[in-house]
Formats: sequence, C-alpha cells, structure tokens
Amino acid sequence: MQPMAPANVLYAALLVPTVLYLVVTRRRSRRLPPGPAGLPLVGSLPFIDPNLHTYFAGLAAKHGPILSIRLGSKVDIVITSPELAREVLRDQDSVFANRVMPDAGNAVSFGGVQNIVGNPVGPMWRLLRRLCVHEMLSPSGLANVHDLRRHEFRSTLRYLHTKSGEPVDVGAQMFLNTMNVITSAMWGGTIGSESERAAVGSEFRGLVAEVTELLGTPNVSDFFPALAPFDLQGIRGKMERFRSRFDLMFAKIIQQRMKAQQDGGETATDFLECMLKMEKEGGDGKAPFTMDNVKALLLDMVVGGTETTSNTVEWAMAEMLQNPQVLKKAQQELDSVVGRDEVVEEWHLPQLHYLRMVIKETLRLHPALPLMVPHSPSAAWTVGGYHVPEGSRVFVNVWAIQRNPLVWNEPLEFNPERFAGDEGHKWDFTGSQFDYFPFGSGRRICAGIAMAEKMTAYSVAMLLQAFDWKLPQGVQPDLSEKFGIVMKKAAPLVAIPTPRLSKPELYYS
Ligand code: HEM
Repeated sequence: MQPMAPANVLYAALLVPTVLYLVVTRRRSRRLPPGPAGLPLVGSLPFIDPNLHTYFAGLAAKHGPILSIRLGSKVDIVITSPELAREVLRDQDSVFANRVMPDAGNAVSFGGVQNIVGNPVGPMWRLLRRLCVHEMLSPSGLANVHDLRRHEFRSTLRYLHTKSGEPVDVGAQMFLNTMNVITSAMWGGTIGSESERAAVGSEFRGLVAEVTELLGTPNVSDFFPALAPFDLQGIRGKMERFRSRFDLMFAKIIQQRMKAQQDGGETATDFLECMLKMEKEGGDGKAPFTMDNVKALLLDMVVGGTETTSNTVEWAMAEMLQNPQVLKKAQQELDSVVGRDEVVEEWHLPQLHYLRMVIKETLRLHPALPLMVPHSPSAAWTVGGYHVPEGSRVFVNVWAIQRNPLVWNEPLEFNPERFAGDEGHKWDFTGSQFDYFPFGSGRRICAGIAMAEKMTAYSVAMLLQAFDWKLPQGVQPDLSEKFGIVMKKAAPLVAIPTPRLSKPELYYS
C-alpha cells in the first residue's frame, strides 16, 4: 500500500474531527432540554401545581435554567436565567416573537388573531401595535385624556372618603378606578350619563373577571389540540358567549359614536376615534383593518391593562402595610412635594422619586405576569445548546429571575432603596437588563408601559397622600400569592382608610 501524501494526511486529520464535531453538535442540538420524565400520553399533567410560577422554579432548581416539560401532547420550555432570557428575548428575538394562543384566547378575541397579543409578528401586528403605542398609549395620547383620568381619580377619592373608618377592598376599588380610566381613554365621554357609565363599567368588570379566570384555567383542548373540536370542558363555548356580550357592548358604543359624528358633534380625540378613522381607511396599505380589529383592540386594552395595573397597586399597598417604615417614608415624600392642602396631581409624579422606587420594588417581587405571555419560535431553534421545537410554548419565569439571590441581596425583602443611586437606576422598565424586566423585553415588550407607570404611581400616590391605612383589628398582613394569567393576592387586601388631608372639602374639589 502506498503511503498517504502529507496533504491527504492533513486533510484526513482535519476532516475526521470536523465530521465528528458536526455529528455530535447536531445530535446535541436536537436534544430537548432536561426535564421531568412524566407519564406516557399525559406527560407531567397529573403532577403540575396550580401555582405554576413556583412549580416551574422548583423544577428549574432540579433540572437547570432551561427545561422542557411535556403536558399532554405538547412540549413547553421554561427559561429561568438572565442569560437565557437575553438569548430568547433579545439575541433571537426575531425567531421567538410569536405566540401560541390558548383555545380560550382564540375564542374570545373576535375571530382568532384580530388583536395584538395573539397576532404573529407581521404587517397586521405592526399596524395594531402602532395604533396603540403611538395613538392611545403615547405621551400625547395620554395627555389628550388627562382630564378624563383626573375625573376618575377624583371620584375614587370621594368614594374612599365616604368609607373613612370602614374596611375597604383595596384591589376591587383600584380595579374599578383603572377600568374607568382605561375605558374613558378608549371612548371618552361617548356613554352619556354617569349612571349609564357605571352600568357599563360594572358589566365590563364582571366579564373581564370571568374571561381572565377562564384564560388561566387548564384546558384539555390546549394539551391535546386534536380534542379541541370537542371542547370537553365547555371553555370555548363559554368564551364565545362572552365574546358575543362584548360584541354587543362594543357595537352599542361604536354606534353611539358614529351617530354623534353624523350629527356633527364635537370631534373626539380618543382611541375609538382614531380606530374608526383607520377602519374607514380600511388599513394602512400593508394590512387590512376591520370592525373586528376595533373590537379586539378594545378588548386587548381592557383585559391587558386593568388587572395588571390594579393588582400592582394592591401589592404595593400590602407590602407597605407589612413594612410601615416604607409607607411612612413615601408619605413624608408626598408631604414635602405636595403637602396636605391640595390633592396630588399627575404633574407631581416626576418629583416622587421614592414612590417610583416603591413601584419598581413591587414589580420586582410581584411581576403582574410572572411567566410573561408565552413566546413561541417560528422555526425549530437551539437555545443554551438545546433543541426548542417549532411552535412550542416558551415561558420565561421573570418572577423567579427577579428573586435570584445571585443578583439581589436579600431577594425576599421588600427594600425600595435597592433602586437608589446609579447602581439602582440601571434597572428600569425598558427591558434592557435581564435580571429585571417586569414588562418583558424586545419587540413583544408590554404595549402599555407609559400608561401602567402613570396609573400605578398616581394610584399609590393618591391612596397614601389622602389617607392613612391600617388593617382591621386582628388581621395579620398576608402576602401569599395565587397564580393566574395575572398574579393575584391569595387573600384580597382589606384595609381601613383615615383621611389625612387638611380639609374635608379637598376630597370633593
Ligand atoms: C403594571 C402593569 C403592567 C404590567 C406589569 C404589564 C406586563 C406585560 C408583560 C410582561 C407583557 C408580555 C411581554 C412579552 O411577551 O414579552 C405585556 C404585554 C402586553 N401588555 Fe402589558 N403590562 C401592564 C399594563 C398594561 C397596560 C396598562 C396595557 C394597556 C392599556 C397593557 C397592554 C399590553 C399589550 C397589548 C401587550 C401585548 C403586546 C404584544 O404582544 O405585542 N399592559 N404586558
């Protein structure tokens, strides 16, 4: 046998390891992340805990920062480290920016993907997002409805004053306040009288509560999509009925507005007006825009904006009642910036630095969406060296990441001071830091950050400036959580307000 030429030896010496490397990495990259074994057919379904955020955190402690879990016929991926969150939400954002809508979500959102939350990234999603972020939720959009917002806050202030000395369900009041603010930003004064507005508000409240409850209910149709047509738990049927009720309510409001336009009334500057304009134009040339989009967007705002905001305010108040030194410091700041001879206004908010730190700390310990809204890759991909199947649901456990003891000193302590100074300022709501991102990050970041910031700060400022708060006799502070599509307090915060402004008339000004 002829000896090999030196060039061939070199070639073989390079080729063999290269082929081996490709085989090994390819095999490795087809490997799903580690995770619980589960049972045949049902996977880990029988073992999941309803408090999914803590259940997933427990699995991550065992299986690592990326894990896979089979629930029925679907594989879900859970991410629990800042590095991998960055990979999914920033480095590979263009691949991971899609969603898998639950069956219930499809049923309620006006013909499937008519809304922002459910739409895959594309011309339609861009148009819907631009409308929301640039028209309704931009600084100028929010400024347009400042007076309506102030009106709602003042009526909550009056109501709370009538309840002085009595137990108040803080979350329920804040839910009502937020709902009224969001609906008035959407369709302004379209609904005539106060009593008519109150009736619409209360119907909405009931519907939104039922919709969010059902969105958080485990559904066989999602675990076994082949069974979805049978709607075994009746969830789709219920959601379709809710959608019809929303449809009727929205149709009535839209009709009233169109009639007002025909009668040549004053031109409104609210969100409904700019959506109706877009509907008349039929879209932006790249995507169509129909009446279904108008209704689906209205629903997005109500469902996405109310409980997230009001629960954050409730958590902030609950944490401060547990940590009275924080509450006192926030009130001292309010006294020095606003005093007690006038009611706090939105224009005071930029000067309330400590209050802003309180909100940041609340969203660190209690992010409203603990697993965010699941993302989904548009193609099979590799994350952290593991295979992530196309169309799988990817949960990012922001709740666990924001309690990571490697990043946060005494992570379970409620300590707003950690957001002070240059070190603290780096954590904000822009999603640029992957150890703190309560509003998400990347192109799917929350569309309502500007409104959420304003609403949470204004609400907490009003509650603390106008009242002292205490728990009813014998009630202990309780900070237990209840997982849902939006994280709740397990026991609603009931507390007693005592007026602290200098004159009673101020509550009715
Ligand atoms: C404290 C209050 C809030 C928190 C903590 C919050 C948090 C979030 C998070 C984590 C996401 C998912 C991000 C992702 O998937 O990467 C999201 C999405 C969204 N939020 Fe918020 N949110 C709040 C308030 C609001 C408000 C007031 C509105 C509107 C009125 C709103 C509208 C939306 C919409 C439309 C989306 C979907 C965005 C998309 O898929 O492109 N949110 N929010």
